Amino acid sequence: MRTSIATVCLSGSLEEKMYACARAGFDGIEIFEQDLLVSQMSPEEVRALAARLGLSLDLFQPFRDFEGVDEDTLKENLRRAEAKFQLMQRLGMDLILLCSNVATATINDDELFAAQIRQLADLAAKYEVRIAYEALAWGKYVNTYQHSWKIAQAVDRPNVGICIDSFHILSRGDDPAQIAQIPGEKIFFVQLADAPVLSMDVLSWSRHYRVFPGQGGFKLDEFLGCLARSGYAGIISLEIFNDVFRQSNVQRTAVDGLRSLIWLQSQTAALLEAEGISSHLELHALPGRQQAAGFDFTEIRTEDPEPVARLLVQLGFEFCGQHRRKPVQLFRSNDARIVLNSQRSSGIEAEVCGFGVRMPQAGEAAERAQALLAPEVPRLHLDSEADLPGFRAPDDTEIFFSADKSGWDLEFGGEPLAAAEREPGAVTGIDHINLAQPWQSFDESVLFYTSVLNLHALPGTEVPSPRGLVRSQVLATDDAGVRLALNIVPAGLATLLDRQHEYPEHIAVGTDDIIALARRALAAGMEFLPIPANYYEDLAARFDLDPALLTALQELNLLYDRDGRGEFLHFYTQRVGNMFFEVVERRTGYDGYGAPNAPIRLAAQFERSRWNSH
Ligand SMILES: O=C(O)c1ccc(O)c(O)c1
Ligand SMILES: [Mg+2]
Repeated sequence: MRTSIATVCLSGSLEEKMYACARAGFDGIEIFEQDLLVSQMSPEEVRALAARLGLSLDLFQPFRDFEGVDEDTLKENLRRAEAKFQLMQRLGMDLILLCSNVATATINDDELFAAQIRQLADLAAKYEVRIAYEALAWGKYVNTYQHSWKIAQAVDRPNVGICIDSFHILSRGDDPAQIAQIPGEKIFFVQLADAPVLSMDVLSWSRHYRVFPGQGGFKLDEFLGCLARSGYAGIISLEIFNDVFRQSNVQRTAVDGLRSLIWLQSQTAALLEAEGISSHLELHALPGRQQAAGFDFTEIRTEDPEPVARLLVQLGFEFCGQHRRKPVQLFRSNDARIVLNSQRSSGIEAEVCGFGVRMPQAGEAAERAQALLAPEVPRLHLDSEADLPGFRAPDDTEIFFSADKSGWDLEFGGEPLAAAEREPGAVTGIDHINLAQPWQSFDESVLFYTSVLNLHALPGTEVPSPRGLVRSQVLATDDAGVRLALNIVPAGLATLLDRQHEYPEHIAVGTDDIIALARRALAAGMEFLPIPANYYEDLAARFDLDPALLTALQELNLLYDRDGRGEFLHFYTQRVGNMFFEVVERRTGYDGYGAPNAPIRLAAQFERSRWNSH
């Protein structure tokens, strides 16, 4: 599939954008006229740089507010157009985007639209320019793809076709299925954008909130499937107007964008294959479309392992030993394995730095991550040691893939670790990992984790904290064996804490009997995060709880929630460095994360950090 990206998606000068697109691996770019206007490069220099970088200049855009006007305005518009055709000649470009008129159209008449665009087409033909007519969702008279196609047919010129932009179709709730009926060769260009599901006017939604495919709520694999059915064999481009992307690191955004197209191709290829449809788009499938079997381990970086080690022992973990060769310790309780790593840890009190995921085919999972442009984590290992392929996520978390019996834990003891007896109140495994996300890379992280680990995104939530809303997004495998909760740190909290990374992250471990576990931890001297009495009064009001249970909850600082399936009991440890632990018990299939309790936790931690800093 040929890939392209509109320069409007990126930050920086036109030159910087072109370098970033080429380096990321795009085949071409759309030149957004504004980027050329403000550039110090002449059109000839842009053309030469593109040639040197191996980028094709695919689309010049946008040409606006042309059709549906009176005779005088038409004359003026044709003059304006001719200047742009001449400019395109200097750039060596042959395709211009014509947006449906949003402002100056005064006459609502399809035949007039067609006749005026025909005049434009005949002028364009002199310059060997082709026109892609795009219906903007807020176009004054033309705002659906069906309508733009009807007009393009009426124009009846070989150099006029349409541009399909997923945003304008899906934002209105229009059905893309009829795209399949349009002859592919009359679709001159395709722009893809995803967007979070919001209810607001389409123009503001489009200009500020578009995101790359896989980062929003649109079903773009089905959308691309409709294009494949039309016989379209051209370029698939990204056109993302996004306030954050326009101020982020240009190279990172370009890679994020290309990753979205690599992922989308693969999703669409799988969909079409299931339906037995072949396509001219040459969609590349990714290797290793498999479900993660579960967390293998979680890794904590810490200069002094002792404070975390003490907490783990209080939670019932066993110390399994020190790595033969490295300052790394392993703790374990049943399937929960926690590695405390003191390499490269100077000055770090404690932070969640990575996790391992068990994959049926670990090698293929690593190939998939590479194909998705995930940066590798270089690691030194001896021949006799397990070599787990590792990749760095946008939030700097390191992810490792291991096969079921990779045996890395042998390097900590000697004997393989026998599966511990599952006594009541023991930690049974890792339930989920909660990772703090800098606001600039949140969307990038969502796509990275969903595509590299094959997770799906659950509906997002917002949790009030004393310093702003924390946006939270859960990603999970279909069987919930691997669950990640990504939290965006609100700007207020980030400023308060000085650095984004000081917003604490946490590891949630599961148990079958949290009350027994909490009692033992208490007896072992563990300090719990104190929960206010007001919370328990509210619990009693919301749920008709057994008074004995309510007393136990309050005594042990446990939190409680209930959904249609079951109950959820959980508690939090005190913070160590930039992290803490959560212990959870899911009763009879409760599937959430205690979201109603998250504000209680955030407020309690906030109180605590104020006390600590005084
Ligand atoms: O918001 C706009 O003006 C605009 C311009 C060009 C496009 O291709 C588009 O989808 C939107
Ligand atoms: Mg568009």
